[in-house]
Amino acid sequence: MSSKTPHYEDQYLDLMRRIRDHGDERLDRTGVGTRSLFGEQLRFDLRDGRVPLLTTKRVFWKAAAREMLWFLSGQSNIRPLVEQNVHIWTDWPLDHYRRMTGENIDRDGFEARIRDDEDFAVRWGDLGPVYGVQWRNWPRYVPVSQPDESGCALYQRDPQGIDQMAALVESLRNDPASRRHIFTGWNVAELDGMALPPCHMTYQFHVSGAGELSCLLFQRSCDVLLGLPFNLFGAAMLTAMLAQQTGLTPQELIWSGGDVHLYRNHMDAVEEQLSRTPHGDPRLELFRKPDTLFDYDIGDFIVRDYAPQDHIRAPVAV
Ligand SMILES: Nc1nc(=O)c2c([nH]1)NC[C@@H]1CN(c3ccc(C(=O)N[C@@H](CCC(=O)O)C(=O)O)cc3)CN21
Ligand SMILES: O=c1ccn([C@H]2C[C@H](O)[C@@H](COP(=O)(O)O)O2)c(=O)[nH]1
Repeated sequence: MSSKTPHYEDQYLDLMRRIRDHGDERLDRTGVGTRSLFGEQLRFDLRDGRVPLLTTKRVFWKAAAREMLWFLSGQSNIRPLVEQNVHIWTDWPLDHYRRMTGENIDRDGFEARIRDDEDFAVRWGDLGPVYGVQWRNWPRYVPVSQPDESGCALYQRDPQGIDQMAALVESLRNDPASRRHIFTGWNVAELDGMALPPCHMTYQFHVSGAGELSCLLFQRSCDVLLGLPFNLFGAAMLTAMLAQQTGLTPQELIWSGGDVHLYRNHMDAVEEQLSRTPHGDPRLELFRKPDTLFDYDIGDFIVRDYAPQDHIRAPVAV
């Protein structure tokens, strides 16, 4: 045993190592196969701008930040991501397009069409009612007729759904002691229409007596090598934005995972990452306080003192 002070990233590396050594081997939906543990928790200090950004490989935190801003915008089409050179969601619409048309287009070609042809993007670039749609516009139905003698009335979908994020900001401001600071993307009635059901699915927040804001994220399914680094950064960034908007200070991120796995074709990357030692103490800073949670821009964020080791490339299981 070494006696060095633990680094926040050790939790992540320990989780990786435990899955490698003790994970249940299983055939998953993608056909790639995983090793997996069920029910895991990681805790990260968020005070003074601390952020759980991995240092044993370069994490493209701006891509994760752009993804989070895209969720907050309520959109579900990959076009704005592609326009910002964020490729992480392209494989799912691409796979769908190839299966429907039989056309053997490559990723660059598909992204070029999404970028250059709005009609094509509308037809082929939408992921269905995923994260942002549920966060900002959860379907609501309103009566359009009086109840008849048996009590039946006609209901119609209100174009203005429920904005869970706006409601969250209000509840944090007006009722900080509440135990109901929650939003979720897991809309059971709409899962069928989603390209993928939400993985980081439920977020709960807690305000301490001292005005500190903590986030508890429940993630039902977690790709530890590729997904988790983005998910941790995203949750920390969201907590920082919410704290700024509500006059609180970030305190802690508690991440909990359901099926927490390593894909079989990630094992070399995992060995490489486990051979490295984390170092450094990056900090997330927000340059400006926009009027609302929905007015942030990528230029409002900077991570200071981030000097990661080299990027580790790995394929994503679609
Ligand atoms: N199997 C799987 N893993 C995931 O992490 C994942 C999905 N599917 N499906 C939906 C989203 C998309 N997400 C992704 C997809 C790809 C990368 C990825 O390839 N990351 C690389 C390169 C990033 C880049 O080029 O910007 C990385 O090294 O982080 C990360 C997150 C997270 N989610
Ligand atoms: O933000 C995300 C989104 C997705 N993932 C991973 C977790 C799984 O490996 C796949 C989803 O497959 P399911 O069969 O729907 O569980 O994507 C992630 O880690 N983070």
